[in-house]
Amino acid sequence: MAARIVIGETDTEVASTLCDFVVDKANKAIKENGQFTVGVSGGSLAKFLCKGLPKNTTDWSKWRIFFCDERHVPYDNPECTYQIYLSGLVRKVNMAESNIFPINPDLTVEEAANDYLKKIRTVFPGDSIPRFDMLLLGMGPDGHTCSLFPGHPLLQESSKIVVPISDSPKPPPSRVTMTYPIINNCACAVFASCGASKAEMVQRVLEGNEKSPLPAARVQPTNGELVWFLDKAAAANLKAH
Ligand SMILES: O=C1O[C@H](COP(=O)(O)O)[C@@H](O)[C@H](O)[C@H]1O
Repeated sequence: MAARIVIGETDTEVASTLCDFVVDKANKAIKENGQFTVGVSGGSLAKFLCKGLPKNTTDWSKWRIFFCDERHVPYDNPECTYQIYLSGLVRKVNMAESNIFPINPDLTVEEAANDYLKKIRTVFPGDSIPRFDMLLLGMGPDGHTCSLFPGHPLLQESSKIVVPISDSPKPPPSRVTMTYPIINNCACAVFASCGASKAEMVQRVLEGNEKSPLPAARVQPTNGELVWFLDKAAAANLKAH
């Protein structure tokens, strides 16, 4: 399915439109299934969500928040994405901390990935590939998403759904990340990218037809929606807009 592209004037407008969209989907999922299963990312996306989500109305007790990727660092390290959501969202909206699922940085990165799969299985029991209601993704200026980097062998991972990476080209080097089998099984994949530094990659990902697609271009839910939220600067090179 082709991506739906939503362009805002500024990053503030993008954050607000994105968060309204997320909460609308969350409230629908809660009404239909009693819970909202969502994977979140770090970087600029975490800032958008922590800014906009607490202003919205939803039943936070029904949210189950996982990480599309996480840095393998202690919780008090400024690189830890979990900490950003804990202080910027979970504690602000008085959500039970048991409803957000961090990786365990006290384990080795390999053990942490296996342990994370077990945590996902507490909400998605059985052996089939979990189908998240929504995965909220960012894209780095090199076209990476989650901790899946251009040219990295993990782009080819087809059986494991959560894996360790110890040679991330973007620091910190050790991380745990979801892979395409689980990413592309979600009901709705959402990207948010803002700023001129993303414009070239946004154009390549959304309009390029590359032999070896960039990591963000490989996010193509097989039976779900794909939505990109951009500001004008990030959308500047798009030919069709
Ligand atoms: O390292 C990471 O980077 C990407 C992109 O971050 P951004 O700040 O350029 O938007 C992020 O989506 C990912 O979760 C994070 O680990």
